[in-house]
Amino acid sequence: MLSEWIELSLEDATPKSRSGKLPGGTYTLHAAGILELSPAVRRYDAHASVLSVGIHGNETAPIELLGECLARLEAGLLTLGAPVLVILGNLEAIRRAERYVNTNLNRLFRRDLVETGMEPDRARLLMHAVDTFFARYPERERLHYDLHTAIRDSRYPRFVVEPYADAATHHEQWRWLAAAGIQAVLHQHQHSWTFSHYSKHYHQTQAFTLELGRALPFGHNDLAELAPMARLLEALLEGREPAGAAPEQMVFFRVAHELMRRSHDFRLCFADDTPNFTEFEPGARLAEDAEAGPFIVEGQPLSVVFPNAAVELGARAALLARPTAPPD
Ligand SMILES: O=C(O)CCC(=O)N[C@@H](CCC(=O)O)C(=O)O
Ligand SMILES: [Zn+2]
Repeated sequence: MLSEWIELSLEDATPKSRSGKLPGGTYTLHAAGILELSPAVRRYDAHASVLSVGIHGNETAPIELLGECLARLEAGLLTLGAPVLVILGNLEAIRRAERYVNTNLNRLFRRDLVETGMEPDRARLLMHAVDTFFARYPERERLHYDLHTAIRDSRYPRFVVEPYADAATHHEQWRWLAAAGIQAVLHQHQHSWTFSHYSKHYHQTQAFTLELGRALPFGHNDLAELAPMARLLEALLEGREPAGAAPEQMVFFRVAHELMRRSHDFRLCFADDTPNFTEFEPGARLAEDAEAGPFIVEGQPLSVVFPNAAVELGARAALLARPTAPPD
């Protein structure tokens, strides 16, 4: 069942059974695209992990990666040793191979959300699933990796965004991420209402958005490049201590400014295919907005991440970051 779960979810097909056995434990299908894995033996030091993919429908590599891990589990090559909630985010957007259908799901994870419609309703269901999952394991360390791929190339193809929240990130996270092939870290400077931010802000979870290369259609991803990341996910499923490496091998950045699209008449003043983390010198004009005016780099150089002039009005059109020291 596990190896077919992704296809069944996307076909909106009713599975033969909503629960069953797997090596080391059981699975329960709570709703379309929401699958809980429960270990038979509760290792006291294993994390309770949320692994989410497909929050954006065109970001397929994480879906394939997680699918391979679940297939290995079902085949008995792995043994479940920790509670894991597996989430396929925006099912309809995945079916359409689009980033979102009506609005960006990854801006809706807040408890005071009032909007209705497909993506807001899905956000509410996913928040509820995370709340009930973590409530079942109050004594455990919590973890949430929300796996994405980026629209454009990047000076660092694999990087994480650390959401802004009071909960401190444990040093071991940097070690695990470095060993999993992550090349750069971007610390957020303010609340962002993404899925990983939700878990960190409301549940004091170790949480990150992981960017694992470029967004490509199903079948076009090179999963060999993500083999170290697969090993990290497998360790979490088995409740084993993941491999570690020196955090200093990653490059650290902190967001200095969030560039917002304020008007219809908005444009970015650099090429569409500019890679993430491209640095612009003081004096460079980065954006023009009929309402907010031009944005010009001042002081120290700024590196641009996730530039996208086509975002919804009032949404983030780019993050602007500066290098920072690795955490102690
Ligand atoms: O490549 C892009 O422009 C977007 C890739 C993506 O979906 N990134 C996430 C980052 C979430 C975060 O800031 O933690 C997003 O924009 O939702
Ligand atoms: Zn994404």
